[in-house]
Amino acid sequence: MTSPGPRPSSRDERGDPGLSGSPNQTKPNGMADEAPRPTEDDQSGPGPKRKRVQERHQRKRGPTQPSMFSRRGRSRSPTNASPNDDPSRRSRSPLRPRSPTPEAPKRKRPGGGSRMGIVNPEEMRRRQEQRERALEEDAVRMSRDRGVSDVVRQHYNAVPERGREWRKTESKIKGLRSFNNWVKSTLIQKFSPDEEFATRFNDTKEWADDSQGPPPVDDKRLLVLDLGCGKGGDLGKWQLAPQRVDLYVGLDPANISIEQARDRYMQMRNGRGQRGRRPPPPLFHAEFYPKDCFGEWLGDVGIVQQVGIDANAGPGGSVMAARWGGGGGFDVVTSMFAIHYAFESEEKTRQMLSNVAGALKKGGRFIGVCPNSDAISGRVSTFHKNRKKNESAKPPTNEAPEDGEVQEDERCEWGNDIYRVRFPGATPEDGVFRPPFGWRYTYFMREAVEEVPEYVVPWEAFRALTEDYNLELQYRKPFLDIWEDEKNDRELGPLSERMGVRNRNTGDLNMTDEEKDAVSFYHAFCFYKV
Ligand SMILES: C[S@@+](CC[C@H](N)C(=O)[O-])C[C@H]1O[C@@H](n2cnc3c(N)ncnc32)[C@H](O)[C@@H]1O
Repeated sequence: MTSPGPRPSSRDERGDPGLSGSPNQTKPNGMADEAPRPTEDDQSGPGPKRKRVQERHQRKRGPTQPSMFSRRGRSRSPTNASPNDDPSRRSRSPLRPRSPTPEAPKRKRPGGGSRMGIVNPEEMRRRQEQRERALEEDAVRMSRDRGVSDVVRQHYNAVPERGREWRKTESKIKGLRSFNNWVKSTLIQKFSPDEEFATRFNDTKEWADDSQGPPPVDDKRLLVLDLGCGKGGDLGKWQLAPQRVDLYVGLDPANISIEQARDRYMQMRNGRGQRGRRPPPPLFHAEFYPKDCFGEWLGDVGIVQQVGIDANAGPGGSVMAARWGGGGGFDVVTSMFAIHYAFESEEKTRQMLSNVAGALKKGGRFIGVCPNSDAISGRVSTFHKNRKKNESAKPPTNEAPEDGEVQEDERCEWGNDIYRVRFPGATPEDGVFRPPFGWRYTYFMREAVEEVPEYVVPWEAFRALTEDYNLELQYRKPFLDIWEDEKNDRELGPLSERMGVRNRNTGDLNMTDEEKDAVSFYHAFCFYKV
């Protein structure tokens, strides 16, 4: 296993990636705030740097109790007051509400407005029409955005929880499922430990030796935030993380998935489902809440506040604050197979990054997996090359397409029996997605995803944007390359056999060619908060 490497240095000067604009420029999705459910662990606390936080945030807070998860002298946790106590702390959208009306002319003298009305009724009517048009457009945009979020949430809520046994034996994509799980475990194993832990244990691998057991309990433990945690499928992977986890917070807008994740956690806590195996390491504390992590600010989730989240992360935040002591309290933010939902718009992408960077402490890691835009771009440009070749071979017709109409044979799609990607609209001929937001396609995965709308994550634009949030790219690799790199690793190799990823006799991957094609759609990443 390789070390996460030296911590990158902090940056003062950040380039502007110039990312404004979108083929689908959108407004906030208007999803209702779902208040986190209070639990017995929701304790209030003043936070160690309350005064500084108050100065920075200019917000009033009531007296609070210390939290077991707030970190003295480190976290800039705002407060533990319930989000409902103070309306100003409710979901902070990054979206400045766009004025639905063109700005009214400034009145120079009292009575000027009425004189203007008399002077130019034509202009008044034109403005009124403009206002009405803008309001209509906003309403359409809002209902479309809300529609996409609702479709995604309803879809994931409806995916049945079939149980581990079914997934391992009956599933038609069990090879792919195991492989994806192994990649996620690999990412957790490689990048979740902090620098100190990695330096102490990475060379010796003492912690991985069965006879030695996990590292000593007095080691510093991790605080983990999972954006888009789904049904809690990664809880077991976090239980086996090299550096033990103290707290895991799982958020997802799909409320039924959140309930299933909670149930799964309770079963793990009660020791069910172990089936005579070696007892696993002790389980961390976990909390789960329904939350849109890309359309909303996470600072109103009680446990996130308690651990610490920095509202100043990102552009416009104080450079001084970022350099000295700024940041949240989480060691790791993870988002597996989810960040592509943020790429609906620049606003959502930036909100996602504010949440990630705000929650992470300095040196913290942002790890995840998502569709690889290189794989998508390759398919799209090949599609257009072939289409043009076919077109030039066809006899010319007189029928011209109507304005904005995308002809059937211009709709790019590919896949096989187990997965399918379909772009409903036009795609760039060179495969480069410019501007980088709002490139919607539908994704189908047998047994798992039913034609759900997703968005391309154009990688280079994303990476450029992350710099605005002091996130520095440490690692990025396509799934099949990860396998080639790690399959003979001392822990990850045997782990792949235990997980049924590799055939113990032949050493080959237990995946059909179709499954391999499907997993080549994804890549994994790790950023460091600097
Ligand atoms: C393919 S599932 C992955 C679930 C889990 N991370 C895993 O790896 O098993 C994608 C998840 O992203 C979640 N998601 C979609 N939009 C989201 C948003 N705005 N904020 C957070 N999660 C979101 C979905 O509800 C779904 O649970």
